[in-house]
Parts: sequence; C-alpha cells; structure tokens
Amino acid sequence: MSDAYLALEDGRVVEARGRVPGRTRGELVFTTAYTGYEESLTDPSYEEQVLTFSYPLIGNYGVRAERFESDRVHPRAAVAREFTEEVVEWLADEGVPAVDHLDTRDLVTSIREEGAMKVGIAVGEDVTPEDAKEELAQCKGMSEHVDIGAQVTTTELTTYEGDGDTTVALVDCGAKGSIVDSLVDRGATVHVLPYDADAEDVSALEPDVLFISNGPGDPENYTATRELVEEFAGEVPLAGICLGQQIVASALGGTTEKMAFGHRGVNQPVRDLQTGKVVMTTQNHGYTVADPGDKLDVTQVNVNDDTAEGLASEELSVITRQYHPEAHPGPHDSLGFFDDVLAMAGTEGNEHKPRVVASD
Ligand SMILES: NC(=O)CC[C@H](N)C(=O)O
Repeated sequence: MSDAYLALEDGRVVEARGRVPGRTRGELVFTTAYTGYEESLTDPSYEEQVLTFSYPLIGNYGVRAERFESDRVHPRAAVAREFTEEVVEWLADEGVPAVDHLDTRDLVTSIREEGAMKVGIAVGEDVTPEDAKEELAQCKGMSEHVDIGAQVTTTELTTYEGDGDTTVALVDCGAKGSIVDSLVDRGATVHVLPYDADAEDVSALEPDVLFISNGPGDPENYTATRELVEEFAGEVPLAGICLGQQIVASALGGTTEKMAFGHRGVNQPVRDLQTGKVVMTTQNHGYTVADPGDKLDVTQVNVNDDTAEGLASEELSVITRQYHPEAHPGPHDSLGFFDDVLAMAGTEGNEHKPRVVASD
C-alpha cells in the first residue's frame, strides 16, 4: 500500500511516497530548472498548477525567505524525485501537498508527449487511488479559471519609492517581487496596482510607463487589464513580462494560444532578431503569442521552437518579453530589459534616449 497517488488525465494512476498530506488537483507541468526551487514555488504564475521538478534532488541548499518571490507557495502541490526534510517542513507549514520517490523522468516524458494534463492527488495514510481519481474529476483546465487574477493580485495600491525620476504603474496580475526590485534598483518609483485597476486609477498616478506583470492562467481571461492596454497604447509607453506580453499582444490585435507543454526552466535560448545574439533565459509559461497582430513586431524568438519571445512597437513605444528578464531563478543575461523600459520612458534625468530596441 502506498500513501500517495497521482491520477493523471491519460488514465494512469502513479504511486508515490507522501511527504505532505492532503488532497488537491491542478494542471500537471514540469520545470527543468536545477536551482531556484524557492523562487519557483513562490512564483504566482504557478497558481492552480502541480509543479514537477525534473531535477532529482530539491532542497539541497535549504529554504530562505529572502529568496521568495511572493508571500506564499503557489503551486497546488509539489512533485520531485526527492525532497529534503527542510523543503518538506516548509511545504507542510504552507499546507501544500508534496510527493516524492516516483519516476519523475517518466512523468516528464508523458507531459512532453501528451501535453500538460490535469492531475488529481491524494496523500495520507488512508488514501486510495479512487481518492486521487475523485480529485481529477473535479479538476478544471487552466483556461476555465476565469478570474484567476483575483487569487494572486494585490488588493490595494502599494508604492515602492526609487531615487530617480521615472514613475512606473505596474499592474499586478501575480507579479514576482524581483520585477519590482529590478525597477526600484534602477531608480524607478513603482506603484503596484490591482489586476482590475481601471483607467482612472492609472491616470491618477501619471505614470511614465504602464507595465503589465507576469501571472497565472489564460491571458484572454484578463479583460480589465486588456482594456487598460487598449486605453493607454500610444498615450503612455507600455511594457510587459510573460502574461504581460500576452495581454499586450491580445489587446493590440494579436492572438494567443495554449502550448502543448509550455516552457519552464532556466536555460531557454532566445535570439534577438536585430543583433543575432542569443541569451539564456528563465521561462515559465503555458500560453504564447500566436500572432502579434499588425501593430507589434516580433523582436526576439525562441531558438528551440521559434515562438515569440519579444515584441515591440516603435510607434506606440511598447516593449515586452515572454521570458523573465528579472531572473530569480536563473541567469541575469537579460536584466538589460529594465534599462530599455526606463529608457523608453524617456524621463528627465535619464541618460538614454527613448528607444524600443532591446540591448539584452
Ligand atoms: N509567467 C507567466 O506570466 C505565465 C503566463 C501565462 N499564465 C502562461 O502560462 O503562459
């Protein structure tokens, strides 16, 4: 008898060792990141997903709150070949079910072949495969979480003061803390707004840049945020990261679609189409921009599958990234994006000229 079962959408039930008890469900995804488990587990973009680590040992350098990207763990459950005791204690404190001692290579191969799939999980002394199947039966697809932004956003305007002249209105659809840090470190004052902020809320801040954050789920469900982009495009420079790129594209006439299993890891190669340079990037997304529309140009692409990794419009002053230039976890190669965003703002005291071509 096992004390943990995973019921997969493809009909299989996988046995595992229970580390943190509970019953839950979500979309089963994997990350190939070999460091950064604290950052990944606290990334709000993982809301409503079950995160499988393909790296076999998770927790070997401890758990430190200073590395967290938000104030809680977001995946509904965590799966690894082996979790250390310290990670298990953290996940137990957070009430997030965890399992290990299963063949994660097999799980990852299934997701690669069949795509991200729903999973039901049951962990505890008396659980049965039927319990996991019951969870699976109640599991929604990611796009069915129509108001997922409400689960991860700030509920009130919060301001982080920088010592420069640029004011950024950051719409929080589940923003990682490192995005705020990267902007404040460069002197920007960042006003973090709820995901459903309206045009008046934004105008009141007189921002130099409207910045749409990363976040979980289907970009087409973020109606209020898309309306903000429509309203301010051409009036205020626009920036976006990950979900932010998808929302900007969708608002400006482009389309988005769900990927088979997405990109999650810290070594995704991205080519800048103007410079030809390739950088290694951190990624965590299951949707992508299928067509950028007439107003935006694709400026960067994924080397593995050619998907759009950067978009821009010189005319409208827009730059976006599908990957995570703020890193945490992952390489710092693309931090220059934040300099480009502030340069685009063209505020007084900024030594750069406004431009939309990336330097990263
Ligand atoms: N990191 C993110 O912002 C994720 C974006 C979006 N929710 C996706 O899965 O594609």
